[in-house]
Amino acid sequence: MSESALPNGVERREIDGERRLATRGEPVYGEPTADGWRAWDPERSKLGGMLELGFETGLSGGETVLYLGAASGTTVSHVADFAGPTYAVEFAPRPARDLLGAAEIRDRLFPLLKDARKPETYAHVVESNVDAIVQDVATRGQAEVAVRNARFLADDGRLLLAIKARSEDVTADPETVFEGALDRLREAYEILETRRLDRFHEDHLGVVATPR
Ligand SMILES: C[S@@+](CC[C@H](N)C(=O)[O-])C[C@H]1O[C@@H](n2cnc3c(N)ncnc32)[C@H](O)[C@@H]1O
Repeated sequence: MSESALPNGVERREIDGERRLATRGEPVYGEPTADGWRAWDPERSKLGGMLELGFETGLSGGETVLYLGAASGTTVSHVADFAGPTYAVEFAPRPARDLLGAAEIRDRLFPLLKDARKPETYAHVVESNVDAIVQDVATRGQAEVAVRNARFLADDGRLLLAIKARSEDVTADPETVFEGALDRLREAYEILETRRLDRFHEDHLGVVATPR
């Protein structure tokens, strides 16, 4: 992929003898570092995989982000390294404990122990017109979660979504699952780009979309 597709604050750096995607910040999950840069492993991050595959994410650095499905903070910590205010929604208390640790050393990362299916429970905290929603919830109803949260996104904002086929239906053909999810998404979004993430994440679809 071309360097120009990477947001400001995300670079390819020589770390442990390899050119690796990296952001500048304190390490969070034992990732290798060099000269203040921390490796961003696309095999551990859907968004990292999307950047590695050259998706047109629309991210340029410094934007306001709503991140749904933050888990223990692996990906969202990288996002908060290069973005502006980053709201991180996670509903499971255990990973959220680690997320709090990642947020302690990042003043632009705001963890929210909330259910992403109920955006009304955090609408009073998250500012409106965010530039990007990044979503990786890996549970049934992934498109529905994205549709419900579209209310936060600016008219020209971007949804950067990973859909895990097996979370919707373990037995169905992934392509059929993806088509169904995209149909639901189209009720609120225009789909700009889709590509399988299989090089890094089996049976996942990466989606870039913008509000309709
Ligand atoms: C695949 S993991 C996310 C990994 C993370 N995005 C990363 O790359 O660092 C999915 C996470 O979404 C969370 N999740 C699933 N459904 C959710 C919901 N409705 N609201 C908030 N979090 C949810 C799960 O608890 C889990 O931690």
